[in-house]
Amino acid sequence: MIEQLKLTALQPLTTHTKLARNETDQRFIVVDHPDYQAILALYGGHLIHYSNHGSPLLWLSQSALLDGSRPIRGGVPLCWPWFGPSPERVGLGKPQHGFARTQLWTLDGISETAESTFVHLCLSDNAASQALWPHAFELELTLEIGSELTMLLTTRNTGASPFVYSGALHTYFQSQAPEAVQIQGLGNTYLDQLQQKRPTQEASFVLDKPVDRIYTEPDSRIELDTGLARLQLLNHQADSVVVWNPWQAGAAAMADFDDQGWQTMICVESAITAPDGIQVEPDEEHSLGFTLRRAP
Ligand SMILES: O=P(O)(O)OC[C@H]1O[C@@H](O)[C@H](O)[C@@H](O)[C@@H]1O
Repeated sequence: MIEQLKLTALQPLTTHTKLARNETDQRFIVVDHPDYQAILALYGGHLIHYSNHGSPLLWLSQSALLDGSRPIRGGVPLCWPWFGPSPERVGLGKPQHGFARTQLWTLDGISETAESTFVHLCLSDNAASQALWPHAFELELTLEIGSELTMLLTTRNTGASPFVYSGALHTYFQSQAPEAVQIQGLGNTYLDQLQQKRPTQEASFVLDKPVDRIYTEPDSRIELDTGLARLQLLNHQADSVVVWNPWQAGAAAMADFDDQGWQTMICVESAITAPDGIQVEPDEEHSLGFTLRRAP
């Protein structure tokens, strides 16, 4: 898939990073270090590729659209300032998962040390965001890319009154096969979004059917075995973890989800989903994020 992106370099940014464009003139930051690689789209502030020691950890749909016409299917979409369908507090019928994933972000800084590359992207309120969500904000995405990946999404209230947000770093992991996926640390309590029920998970997680669950009492460290890698996901200020796989029929219903792709992906999302969300006072900030690393 990465080869299919057909990126053309525009300018070097640091020793191991460059700015590139694709055939539809979308901009990407490409990190190409001997030990780790990443590709970050400015559209959506969307990380679409991350690998270390040669193995890609994120899944990207082979049918993903990368022309800025719709959210990119795969990688780490940023759901913000709400998760899922728009809640009543912002008005029903607005875009699913908010608008951060469909806005053009700005590169605010990039640097590297011997171990890692640091990238800062930012997004501020504008006419399009104000039309959907009438608040002044500054959103900052900080990435530390190395043998571990840390992503931190910081929400700053630059207006005069408090606002409430929810959201997710909606990570799509590359897996070997559904039966290979094992997840620990989810806790037993979840909301099954397919049945609108609150069952209790008594045994360990098994991926053998469509799954769309919000785990509301997860550990701060999730252990994920994708069959390709044993990973640890350390969540920062997430109140929940969302696990999603649309399965065969669900994937077939999505034009940008390649038909076989559901067999080699699992979303494990670091999320804020509580109905009350997080209230951010004027001049204050709140961060949501994760560190992803290989299990020792
Ligand atoms: O198709 P979208 O908007 O990217 O959403 C994908 C999925 O994202 C998950 O986070 C939700 O729990 C699912 O309900 C949803 O289907």
